[in-house]
Amino acid sequence: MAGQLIKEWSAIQQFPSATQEKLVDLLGKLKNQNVNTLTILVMGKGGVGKSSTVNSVIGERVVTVSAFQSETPRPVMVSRSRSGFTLNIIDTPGLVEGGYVSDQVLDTIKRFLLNKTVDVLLYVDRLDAYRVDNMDKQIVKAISDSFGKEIWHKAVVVLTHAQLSPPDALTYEEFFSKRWESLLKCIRQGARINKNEAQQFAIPVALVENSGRCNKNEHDEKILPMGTPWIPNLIHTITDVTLNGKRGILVDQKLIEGPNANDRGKIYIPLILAFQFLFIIKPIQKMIKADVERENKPSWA
Ligand SMILES: Nc1nc2c(ncn2[C@@H]2O[C@H](COP(=O)(O)OP(=O)(O)OP(=O)(O)O)[C@@H](O)[C@H]2O)c(=O)[nH]1
Repeated sequence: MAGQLIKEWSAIQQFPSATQEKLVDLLGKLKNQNVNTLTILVMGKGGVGKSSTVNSVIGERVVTVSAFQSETPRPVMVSRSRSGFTLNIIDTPGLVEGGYVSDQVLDTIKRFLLNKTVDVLLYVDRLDAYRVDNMDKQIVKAISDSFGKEIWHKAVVVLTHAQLSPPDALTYEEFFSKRWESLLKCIRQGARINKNEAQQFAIPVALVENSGRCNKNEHDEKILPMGTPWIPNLIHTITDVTLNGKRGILVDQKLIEGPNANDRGKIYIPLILAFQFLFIIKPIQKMIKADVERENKPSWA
């Protein structure tokens, strides 16, 4: 990011002092582990609250939010620095276009990320959805195919619209755990994480409420229905994933190009030719020769 002017993260002062203290603490924890830069990639379907979450974390309106498709060209990277620590957060367009996971959008995101290392992936969806479907699985699969399954080692699932009223007969906790269970199952299937690997890929979840009508505690912090201030909680989860000992995802040219379709299977060509020669051509030649020998010559020959 040489040559790029990185703005001071002054909007952190917009947060209530209780939140500021926790954030400064968490950034200190990262710096103590020699983490001076953090690059967070935000991905998910359209309209799930990606841009709103970016704005909430930075503490100012850095990307436009719209109930319809956003007009801000994305991917866009917002960088802020504070006391020698730099936070880069990359907002991306929704991954579904015309009912399909868009390869073009994924390709644009990958190219934007060239030579960057993704330290954390925020995979955003809404808490107030009642089912997961095949499209969700397709999105997870497309992310895994693009960046490698390992990206889920560095993922936090972010569920927005967390201040919901659950349907009758379910408590908030019951609704949340049902939603999370089905989403986690879908992620494991989409990313092909098998039962033995599930523990290795312990994907955490963080709840988010971007609405201006989010409830607050006595310290003026935005809180979840259970009373947890969600901004420090999200940053805490991001810190844990950053320090979980797994490597970030370096997006290099090789990863962008993916397995070369022209090279795929090339090594098998001589084997296939040898097989064809020994087991198809040779026996046919033998059969023809035998046939010719067996044939009675016609009287005129
Ligand atoms: N109540 C509530 N509304 C939210 C929340 N997050 C986002 N919204 C609203 O949902 C709509 C879409 O939010 P965005 O942040 O633009 O969503 P996005 O995922 O960036 O959408 P795309 O631009 O389509 O990719 C906006 O009207 C937001 O105000 C949330 O946590 N709670």
